[in-house]
Amino acid sequence: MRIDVISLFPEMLESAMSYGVTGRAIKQAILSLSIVNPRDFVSDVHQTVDGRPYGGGPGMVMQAPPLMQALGRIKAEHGRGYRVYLSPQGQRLDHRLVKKLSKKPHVVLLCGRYEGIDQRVIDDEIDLECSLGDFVLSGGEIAAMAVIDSIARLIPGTLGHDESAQYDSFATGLLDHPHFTRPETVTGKSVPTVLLGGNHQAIATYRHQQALGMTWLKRPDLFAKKALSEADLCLLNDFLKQYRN
Ligand SMILES: CC(C)(C)c1cccc(C(=O)NCC2(NC(=O)c3cccc4nocc34)CCCCC2)c1
Repeated sequence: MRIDVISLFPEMLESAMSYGVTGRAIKQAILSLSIVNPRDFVSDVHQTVDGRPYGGGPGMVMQAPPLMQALGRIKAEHGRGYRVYLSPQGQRLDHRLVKKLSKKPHVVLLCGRYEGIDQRVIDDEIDLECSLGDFVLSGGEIAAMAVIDSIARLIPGTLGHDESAQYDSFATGLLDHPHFTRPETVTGKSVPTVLLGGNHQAIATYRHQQALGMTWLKRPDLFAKKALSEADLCLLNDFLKQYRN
């Protein structure tokens, strides 16, 4: 899979993407990543990539020509790609959308700065606007890093066997069960006894029940996308009884 990012701050992306899962995916050549800087496509002495907004108002807007040329360079070298503009106006990023993007052979991520980019680039060149959430960011780069990391994990071969098994839990749409590790006692509190024994079936049931309970208490909205079996409902009921006592 290939991802091209268009950003005025390439070093932000390069450093963040050279660690962990993404760094490994690139090293294993299952992910090709390149960062293109629109500033490389302007010839004026000040290397202007932004302009004052038509209609007045505060701040600056990223101009279309450098962005169009950056898109054109990527297209000439690697093909058009599926073009995503990271934007507060965008479709909310979730596991479903990440899965969809991870199946594309080539994705181009466009990061905004200043007050945003010229609307004509969005209207004519962008396939999808995508948002990380409802908060103010200074640029789309941090959102792009989140997209790249979540996609990289889904590319076959990126995660080792044990890791991918570990992360299937969220793929089931539930929150994670609580995690514990040594020391066994922390400020006088010990680990749930079922986890200290070797009964793998009991441990799996405990973890599933905790995931159901945590999701019910913290993110009931996730159940809207997930049907619960009779067994799940019993486990959840039992969890809530214990929780209330
Ligand atoms: C949502 C809210 C609070 C109502 C809002 C309303 C209006 C503007 C912003 C905002 O933050 N403008 C700045 C800007 N943000 C982003 O790029 C951005 C923000 C949040 C999630 C994102 N996911 O991808 C990209 C994202 C970076 C500079 C270029 C213009 C976009 C926010």
